[in-house]
Order: sequence, then structure tokens, then C-alpha cells
Amino acid sequence: MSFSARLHQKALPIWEASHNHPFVKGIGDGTLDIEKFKFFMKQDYVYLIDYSRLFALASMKANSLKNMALFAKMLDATLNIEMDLHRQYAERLGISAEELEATQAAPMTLAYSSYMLSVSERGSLIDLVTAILPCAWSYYEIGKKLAEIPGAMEHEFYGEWITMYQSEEFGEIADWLIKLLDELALGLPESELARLEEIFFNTSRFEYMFWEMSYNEESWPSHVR
Ligand SMILES: Cc1ncc(CO)c(N)n1
Repeated sequence: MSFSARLHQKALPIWEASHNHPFVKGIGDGTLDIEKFKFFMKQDYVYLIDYSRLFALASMKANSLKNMALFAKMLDATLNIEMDLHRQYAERLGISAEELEATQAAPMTLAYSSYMLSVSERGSLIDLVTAILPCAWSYYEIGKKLAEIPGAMEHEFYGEWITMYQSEEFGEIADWLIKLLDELALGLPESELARLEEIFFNTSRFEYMFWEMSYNEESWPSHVR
């Protein structure tokens, strides 16, 4: 079994909980409360700012020119394609790009971003790739699953979201990260693989918690905001 398949298997119960989360289900059947989605979009935007920084850092740590270029491409795709989706939704929701960028990170967003950044800054390239893989991979899986629901991609509000994450371009990023991880993991001792497994498990948990936070619109208590 490849290392990526092992990680996927280990985190499967968490991924399934994400797929079955009422937030994700609500995007799929179009019933999600728009206020919850608005909360999610704003938090996701500030999350993606730090996620983009990780691609810049990955380019710095890359082991070949080819990989440097691929991470640079992912950085560009996140800042200019994926985050454009957020800017477009914001416009539809009456939020300006400036307001979106100025969103105050909620505790879970801050915890998730800080965890990914700290693992990636002090670790090597494989630590970074392991930390970000559940993000790219799980959104692609969710996108594909939701796209199978008849009419979901044509939904007047949530259709664009599903269309973005099920796209071939987004899938290519996930596939490429999976391949790179398996390459980098070749020949590593079990102790190292177990350490990486923990990172993957943690960011998979954070992915679940991000749905949970968004569904509950959970931020700092108002008296300490
Ligand atoms: C929290 C989160 N995880 C993954 C993705 C996919 O890039 C995203 N936009 N947001």
C-alpha cells in the first residue's frame, strides 16, 4: 500500500464525518443557511491567505526546479483562481474584497493555520506536504461527491462552489501532492512515517472542525472579540 493510501485509510472515519457533516450536505442539497455560508467564506478567505504562504514556503523548500515551479503554480492558483471564487461570492453577499481580507480569524481558523504553518516552518518538505494534503484532497473528494447529486452543480447559489472543487484543475493539484508525498516517503523509517501520520490525522481533524465551526458560526465570545 502506498503511504498516501495508508494515511487516507487511517483518517477515513474523520473524512467520512466531514462528508456527512450537515454543512457539506447542505451545500449539496442547496438547503444550507446563507448566513452560515457567509461565515464560512470569510473564515476560509483568511485561512487561504496562510494556505497560500505555505505554497510559497514549499517552493523555498522544494528539492528540484520542477517542484519549485509546481508549487509556484499552486500559489498562483490559490491566490488568483480559488480566492476569486470567494471574492465573487462576497460580492453577491454585499461584502467588499477589503472587508473580506480584513476578516478577524476565529479561534479554530487561527488554530488550524497556525498548526500548519508551525509544522511546515520547522519541518522539511514532506512535513509541509503532509500537513496540506488533507486540504486539497478532501475538498476535491467533497466536490466530486456533491457533483454527483443531480442538479447540485446548477444550483443558483452553491453551484459555483461545487463546480470549483470538483474541477479537473483542482483535482490535478491533489493528485500531484499525493504523488509527491509518496515519492518523498520512499525508504523512510516507520518512526518517521508514524510521525507524519499524526500530522495528517491532525489536519484532517481540523478540516472537520472547520465545517463544524462554520455550521455553528463559532467565533470569539462577543465580550472578547
Ligand atoms: C479549510 C479549507 N480546507 C481546504 C480548502 C481547499 O483549498 C479550503 N478552501 N479551505
